[in-house]
Amino acid sequence: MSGIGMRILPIKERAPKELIEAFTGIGTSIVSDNMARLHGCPNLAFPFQTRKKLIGSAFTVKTRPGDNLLIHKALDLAAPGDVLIVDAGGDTTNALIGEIMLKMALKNGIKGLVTNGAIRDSDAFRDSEFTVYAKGVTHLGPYKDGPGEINVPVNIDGMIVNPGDIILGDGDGVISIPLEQSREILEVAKDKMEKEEASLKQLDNGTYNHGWVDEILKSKGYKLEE
Ligand SMILES: O=C([O-])CC(=O)C(=O)O
Ligand SMILES: [Mg+2]
Repeated sequence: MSGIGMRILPIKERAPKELIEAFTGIGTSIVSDNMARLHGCPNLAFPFQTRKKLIGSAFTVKTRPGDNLLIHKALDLAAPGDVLIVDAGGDTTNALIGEIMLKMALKNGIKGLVTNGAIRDSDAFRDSEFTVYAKGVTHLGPYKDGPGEINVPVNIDGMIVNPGDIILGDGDGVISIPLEQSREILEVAKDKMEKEEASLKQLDNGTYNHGWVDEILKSKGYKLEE
């Protein structure tokens, strides 16, 4: 056998703590605007919780749909500050994580879960500090047979996540920031945030100029009454 489908790999590199923390005050919409509005998984929600911020380092699991054996292993291997990213192939027939696993994750300092699968024991998640983005909720439980893999690249509803990427989530959704580009993305996102803050101030003090709308309309051939 080639081993593909059964790899349990270490994370080669995690972002330094200060770089992860630098994203704390920045919204996912600002980061997303600076990744060309193309990267993310807009269909995942967190219906089980009130609004919470998620920030951490990706620890990935690729599992057979409906099976959580390798997620249990990930709970033992993940480091404090990690976020579990579980690619279950988009199947929500069986829940992959429940209250007992939630407790293990919290004990190990794991910050949250992003999955294209389902969870159960949702009441326990609702009041927890642990942040979940998932595709569904069901009482039907998981199998524990494998196969699955740890710390391989995964695809969560079109969002590619590599182990060690920075994961940012808020009320607008969740986004994975590639580690190699994270400093560059942080700088442009900070610039954009300052611009947005300036616009909000100008709206408060009545100096905001909305003239750019007519400029764009004219450039597209609109005839505007002067
Ligand atoms: O049975 C499982 O592995 C998932 C579950 O409900 C729990 O963690 O409480
Ligand atoms: Mg349970």
